[in-house]
Amino acid sequence: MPSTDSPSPGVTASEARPAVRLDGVSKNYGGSYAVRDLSLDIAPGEFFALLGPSGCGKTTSLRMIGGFTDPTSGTVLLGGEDVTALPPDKRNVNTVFQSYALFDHLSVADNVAFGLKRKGVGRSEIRERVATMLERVQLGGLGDRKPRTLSGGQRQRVALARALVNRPQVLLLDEPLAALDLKLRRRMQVELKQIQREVGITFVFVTHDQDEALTMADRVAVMNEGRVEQCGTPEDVYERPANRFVASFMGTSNLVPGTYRDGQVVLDCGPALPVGRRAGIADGSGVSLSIRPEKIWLSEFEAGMALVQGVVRETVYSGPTTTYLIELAPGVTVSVLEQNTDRSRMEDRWHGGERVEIGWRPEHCLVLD
Ligand SMILES: Nc1ncnc2c1ncn2[C@@H]1O[C@H](COP(=O)(O)OP(=O)(O)OP(=O)(O)O)[C@@H](O)[C@H]1O
Repeated sequence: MPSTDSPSPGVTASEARPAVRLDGVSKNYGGSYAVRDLSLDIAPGEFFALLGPSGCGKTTSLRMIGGFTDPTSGTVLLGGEDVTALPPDKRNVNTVFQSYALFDHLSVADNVAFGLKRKGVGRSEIRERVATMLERVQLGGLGDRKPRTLSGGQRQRVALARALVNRPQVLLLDEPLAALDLKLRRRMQVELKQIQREVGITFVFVTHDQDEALTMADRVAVMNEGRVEQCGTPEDVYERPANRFVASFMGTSNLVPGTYRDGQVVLDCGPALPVGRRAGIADGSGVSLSIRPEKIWLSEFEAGMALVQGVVRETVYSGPTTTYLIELAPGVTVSVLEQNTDRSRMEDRWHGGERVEIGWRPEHCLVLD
C-alpha cells in the first residue's frame, strides 16, 4: 500500500524512503539467535555489504530481505512498504546466489530472458532488453552458447544479467564471487561495482572477505554473533573501528595492551604514550591501543611521534611489501608493513634478533576499551 507520509521539501518520495529498512529484526532458531534486533537503512542506489565471520548471521539477514526466511520478530520494509508477510515472488527483489543456478538446457539468452517471459513481457521487448543486458555484462555475442561452455566468470555474469534484466528494486548477492579464483575475483569486484553504478540498482552483498567489502561497498555493516558491530563507509570501519572486534576483523590490526591515565596510555611493555583525552574512558581502565601495520614507521621519525623499542622476530617478504614481526615485550608482538619501494634499501632489510625502534603518530592509534 502506498504510504501517505509526505517527503521533506525538495526530496521526491522514493528518495526519502530507504530502499531497504530492517526495523528490530530477529531470527531465532530453537532458542539461539542467528540475527538479533537488527535495524538498518539502505539508501536507494547504494552498494551495501553485510560482512562478518562464518555464522554471524549475514545470510539469514539477506534471506529475510528476500523473503526466503521469516523473521521471528521485527519488520522488513522495501521502498517504504512493509513486506514482512510477503513471499519472495511478491517482493521487487532478485537474488544472485553463490551457486549460479543457471538452466543448463537453455541458452545464455534464454536464461536471461526467463524471468521476463514468465512476467509476460512482449517478445520484441524481451529481445531488446536481453541484448542490452548481455552487452552490459560483456557477454554480447555469447547469447546462443550453453552455460556449461562458459568460464566461471562468464557464468557469474550470466547470473547477474538474469537478475538485473528484471530491473528489481533491490539485488541481493550472497557471496557471488566465492567460486572464482583470486585473480578473476579481483577483476569481477571492479566490474560488479561498475555495473552497479551504471544500472543504479540497490545492491545488498554478503561476504566474509574484508578486502571485497572494502573494494566494492559504499557502506559496510560489520556483523558478529547476529548483531551489527559497526556500520559505516569502508574508511570508517577500517580507519576508525568502533571496537576490538571490528579493529581485528578488518585486516590486521595491532592491539597493544596498556592502562589509560590522564590522557596517556601506559603500555604494559613500558613506555607511556600521549593519546589525548578520550571521552568515555575512565582513568585506570585497561585498554588496547589499536594501530595498523602500515601506520608504523621504521625510520626517519617526525617530532611528536610515539617511539617504542623492540626486537625483530620475523621478516616476511611478499613482493610489494615486507612484514616485520616486532616483539615489544614478552607476549606483545606487533606487525609492521613496509612498502618495498626503495631499491637501495633492499640489503638494509632488518633481520631476526636485531634491536630496533619503531614509531607512530599519536592520531593514528585508537584507544579501545
Ligand atoms: N535453518 C536453520 N536452522 C537452524 N539454524 C540455522 C539455520 N540457518 C542458519 N542457522 C544458524 O544461524 C547462524 C547464522 O547463520 P548464517 O547462515 O546467517 O551465517 P553467515 O554469517 O551467513 O555464515 P556463512 O558465512 O558461514 O554462510 C548460524 O549459527 C547457523 O548455524
